[in-house]
Amino acid sequence: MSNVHKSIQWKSVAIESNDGFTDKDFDGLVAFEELSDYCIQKSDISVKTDPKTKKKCKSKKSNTNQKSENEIQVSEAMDNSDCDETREVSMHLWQNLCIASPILRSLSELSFSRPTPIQSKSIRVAIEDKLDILGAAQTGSGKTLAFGIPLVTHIMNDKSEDGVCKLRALVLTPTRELAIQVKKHLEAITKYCGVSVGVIVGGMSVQKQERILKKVRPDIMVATPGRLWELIEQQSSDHLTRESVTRIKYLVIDEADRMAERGHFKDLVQLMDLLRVKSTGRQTFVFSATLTLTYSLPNRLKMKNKNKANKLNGKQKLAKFVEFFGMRSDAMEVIDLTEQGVGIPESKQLTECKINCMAEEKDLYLYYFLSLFKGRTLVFCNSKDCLRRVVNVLKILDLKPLPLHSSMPQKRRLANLEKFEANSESLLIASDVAARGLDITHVDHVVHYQIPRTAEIYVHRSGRTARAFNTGLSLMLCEPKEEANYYKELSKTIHKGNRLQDFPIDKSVLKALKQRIDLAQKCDQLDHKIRKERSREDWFRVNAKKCEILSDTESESDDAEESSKEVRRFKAMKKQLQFLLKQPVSQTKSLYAHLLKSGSTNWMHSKGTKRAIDVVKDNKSKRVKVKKLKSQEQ
Ligand SMILES: Nc1ncnc2c1ncn2[C@@H]1O[C@H](COP(=O)(O)OP(=O)(O)OP(=O)(O)O)[C@@H](O)[C@H]1O
Repeated sequence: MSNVHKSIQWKSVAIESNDGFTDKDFDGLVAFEELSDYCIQKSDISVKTDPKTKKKCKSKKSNTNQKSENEIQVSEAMDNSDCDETREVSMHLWQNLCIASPILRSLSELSFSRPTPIQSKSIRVAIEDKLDILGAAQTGSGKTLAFGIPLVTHIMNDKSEDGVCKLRALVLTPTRELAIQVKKHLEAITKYCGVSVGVIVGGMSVQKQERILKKVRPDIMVATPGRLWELIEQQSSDHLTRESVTRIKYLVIDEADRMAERGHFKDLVQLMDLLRVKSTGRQTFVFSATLTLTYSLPNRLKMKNKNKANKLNGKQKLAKFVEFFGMRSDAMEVIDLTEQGVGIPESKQLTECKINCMAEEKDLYLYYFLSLFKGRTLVFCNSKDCLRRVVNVLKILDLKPLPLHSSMPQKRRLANLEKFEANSESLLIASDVAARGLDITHVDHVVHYQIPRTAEIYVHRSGRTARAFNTGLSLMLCEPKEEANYYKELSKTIHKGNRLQDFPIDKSVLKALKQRIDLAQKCDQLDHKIRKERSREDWFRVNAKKCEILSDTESESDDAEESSKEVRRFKAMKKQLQFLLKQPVSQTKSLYAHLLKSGSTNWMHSKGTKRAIDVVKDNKSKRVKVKKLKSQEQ
C-alpha cells in the first residue's frame, strides 16, 4: 500500500519519564525515532471513500495548507483512515477491463464500485482490441464513461509515448448543456491522469473560448458542431485547425442518431467531410439510447416530412452511421443492450403512466400533480409558446417554475439548470432541448405536458428520471387529439400496444383546485393582453416619433384608460388568488385529507407525503387484487 521515500530522514523523539516507558515491558528500548516527511502513493485499487467523511477530512486538510506537498498527501491518507464512517469501495469488478489505475482511483472516489452493463461490454474491447464501437443502451446507463474511460486510457498511453501537447480527441454532442456535462464527467475521471479536457459551445463568448484554447490546449475537446466549425474556420489557435482536426486519433459522437438527422447539423456534415480526408487508424465511438430504434412517424408528420418517411430498419440505421461517421467496418463492434432499440430503463426502475384529459384541463391536472407530490419535477412541452404559457400560469400559482428553451440566453439556461439541480423540490419547464443526455441528479418525475411527437423523443425525455440504478416516474397528459394522432403510434413502438396504466386521481381534490386554476388562467390571459397592448403602444410611439407623425391624443387617452382598467382587473384577480392560495383546499375525506387540513403552504410541502410512484404502484396492486377476486367469484 505504501511507498516510503528513501531520501527522507528519521528524527529522534525525546522520551519523558512520565510517558510510561519506564515499564519493564520496554526493557532494551534504545530510542524512538519519527518519520514525518514522507509520501504515500496509493497503488492498490481498493480505497476507502465516503462523500460525507471526505468532506470532513477536507476541512481538516484546509488547516494544513502550510505543509509540504508530501505531508498533505500523508495527512489525506491518514485522515481517511481516521474517519469512523469510511466505507470500503471494492474495485475488483472493474479489474478485468484493462483500466489504468489513475482512472480506477477516480472511479473509487466517485464510489462507482461496479461497471454498468454497457461499460462492462465496451471498455475492454475499446481498450484492448482498439475497436470502433456502435453502442446502444438505456438512458442513464453510463454511456459517457463507456466511451470516456477507453478514451482517457488511450490518451494517457499516447501521451506517455510521444509527450507532445496536441489535440487528440473530439467529442461531439447535439446540445450545449450536454457538451458541458460530458466535459464534467470526463474531468471526474481525468483527475489523476494528466489529460486535459476543454469545451466549445455556442452562446458563449468566442474570444473567451479562443483564450482557453490557447492557454489550456486540451487533449480532448468536447463541442457542439456549430461553434467548433466556426473556430476551425477562423484558425485563431494553432491547436484547433483543419490540420490538427484531421489528425485526431479518437472521435466520439454522443446522441448519434440526433446528430446524424438530416438537415439538423450542417456544420457536422462539413466536419465529417474534413475528418474523412485522413481517417486511417482513427478510433470512433458512436453512442445513443435510441441508436437502433426504428419507428414510423405519425401520419401527420409523414406528410410534412417526406425525407424521414422512409423507415430504416435497425441494420440500415447502423450502416448509415458507419458510413456517415467514417467508421472502420473491419474493426468495429456493435453493442446493443436495448430491447429492440427501445432504450428505456426497466419497469422496476421507471414507472410509466398517463392521465387522459381534455386539452383545457391539462393545467389543472399538472397543478394537481405538482401540488400533491414532492420531488424534483421536469415538465416537457413541445412548443415554446406552450412552455411560456405554462410557466406563467404556474408562476401566478406561486410554484416557482424555471424555464429552459433554446431561445433563452445561454447563461440563463445554465443558471436555471443549476437552480434545478440545487433544490430537491424544484420544477423545470423545458422544451426538448433538455430531452437528451442531461444527467440531473435525482429527477423524481418527468411530466409530458404534451405528448412527444416520436417514440425516440419519449425515450429520451423519460430517461431524465430513473438514472443510474435510481427509480423515477414518467407521466403523460394526453388529450383526445394527441391520443389519436401520436399516442397510438408511440405506444405501438414503445409498449407493444399495451396501454399505460392510468395515474390515480382523487376527484375531490381536483375539484378543490379547479377554482385556483381558473383564476390563474384568467390572470395569465389578462397579463398577456396587457403586455401585448403595451408593446403595441411602445412600437407605435417609437415609430410615430421616427416619422414625425403627431399622435391622436384623444384615442391615446381612451387606450390608456382601457389598459389601466385591465391592470386594475388583473390586480384584483391576483389578490383574490393570493387569498385562495392561503386557504385550506377543502375538508374533504379524501385519500389526501390529512394533507389538506392545514392550508395550502403546509399541505403542499408537508412531510410524509406519499410518493407519486407509490401511488401508482399501490393502485396497480389494488387493481390486480380486485381482478383476482372477480375471477375467483366467477
Ligand atoms: N459504474 C457506475 N456506477 C454508478 N454510477 C455511474 C456509473 N457510471 C456512470 N454512472 C453515473 O450514471 C449517471 C448516468 O450516466 P450517463 O449520463 O453517462 O448516462 P447515459 O447512458 O449517457 O444516459 P443518456 O442516454 O440519457 O445520455 C451519471 O450520473 C454517471 O455519473
